[in-house]
Amino acid sequence: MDEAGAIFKVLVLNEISPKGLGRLPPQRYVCGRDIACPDAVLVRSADMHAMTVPPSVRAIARAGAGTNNIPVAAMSARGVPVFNAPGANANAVKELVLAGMLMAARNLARALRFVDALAGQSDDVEKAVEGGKSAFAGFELQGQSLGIVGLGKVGSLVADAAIKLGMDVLGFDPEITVDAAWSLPSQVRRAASVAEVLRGGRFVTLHVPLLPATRDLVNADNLSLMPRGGVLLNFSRQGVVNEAAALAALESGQLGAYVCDFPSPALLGHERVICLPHLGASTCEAEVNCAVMVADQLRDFLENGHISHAVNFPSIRMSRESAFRVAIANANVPNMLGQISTAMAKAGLNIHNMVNHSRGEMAYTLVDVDSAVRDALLADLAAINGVLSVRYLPRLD
Ligand SMILES: NC(=O)C1=CN([C@@H]2O[C@H](COP(=O)(O)OP(=O)(O)OC[C@H]3O[C@@H](n4cnc5c(N)ncnc54)[C@H](O)[C@@H]3O)[C@@H](O)[C@H]2O)C=CC1
Ligand SMILES: O=C(O)C(=O)COP(=O)(O)O
Repeated sequence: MDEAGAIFKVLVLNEISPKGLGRLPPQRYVCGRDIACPDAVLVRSADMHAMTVPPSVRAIARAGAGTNNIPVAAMSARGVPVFNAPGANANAVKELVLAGMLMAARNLARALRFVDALAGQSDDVEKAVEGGKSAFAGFELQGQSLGIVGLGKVGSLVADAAIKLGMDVLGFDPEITVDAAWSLPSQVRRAASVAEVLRGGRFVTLHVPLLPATRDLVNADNLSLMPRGGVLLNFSRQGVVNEAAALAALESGQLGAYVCDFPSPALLGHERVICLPHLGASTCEAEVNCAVMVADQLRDFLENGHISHAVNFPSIRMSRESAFRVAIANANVPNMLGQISTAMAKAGLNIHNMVNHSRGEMAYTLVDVDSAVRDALLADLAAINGVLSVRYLPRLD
């Protein structure tokens, strides 16, 4: 379908798995990189802080976990939900963390560089290998201690895998969810602070979002708490570790290795830094899982006004018993429902069903009415102080 004929237009800012895009039927959706007046944005890691989000945008869907590349607060103020895909790429990250621990413990990056440098010396390769390998002797993961900061979708999978490898696991998460707590093996010991995790782990791995509170979470003050020669793994975000402090700790021998998924000019070329090119979620499985999950959430929002897994809105759904629905994002303040229902009554509409959920400062209301809604009512609703966005969603099928 061409852009003009589509009911919904989705601006796609990164490569999104075609299996996910396939969930948005072409009879209703047009998706692309060059879309004017999009209804929604589909994104992975593209930096949306640097762009002007068109006023037509009603939702942003992040095919992944972290939303620090999206201006979430500004979107909340516009009544625009930001969806993500909790857990959809967690196994991929877990497996890369295991790879990172093995790479550090067995000196694999340096060993590979050594072998690469033998290219062209065909006569002497075996001799060079046997003569050089002792420089790369490492240690085993079994029996080692692992500290985990952040026991959400990724952290709890890492904890489980590490226990299965025979590691001694210590974890910290001040806001652990009940689900995550249930999914943790009983052997995981509970720490009361980041400092306690750093003190207790020969390996320490970070699985927190980048927030003002987690910026420089690991820094010059607390890196010194780690056992000398420890290994720090950062598959969270670059800003969670103070890079200058990590480099200084590598220089002093306090850190044995820094493994991270976020290369930067300062880190490149360092002997004991293992940098991967932000590969945590780059498996076919994770890419499909994330794209399918957010495309389904986005479609349900655009067509029915339902919300699941938005980082800035409450979850909400209401079965469709009438063909005429209005979805309203509003500030979570007194008398919003009163004003909304008064405006509807004035317009002569009978409310068939209504649901309102709130989360922090945001609230969201779905109202099904018995007859069609005119533009004048939508304008009246939008003019109510505290209403952030209004959408009319007549049933499509
Ligand atoms: N390298 C990559 O490709 C990927 C990186 N990520 C990063 O990993 C982060 C975590 O991902 P998930 O586990 O899926 O998210 P999640 O939301 O399931 O878990 C994050 C956990 O961190 C905890 N937390 C927040 N602040 C904390 C603090 N100060 N100390 C300790 N715990 C704290 C939360 O309570 C939550 O349980 C993402 O936000 C993203 O930045 C996620 C997926 C792929
Ligand atoms: O899901 C996340 O938070 C990630 O960091 C993955 O990023 P990506 O989708 O691979 O650009």
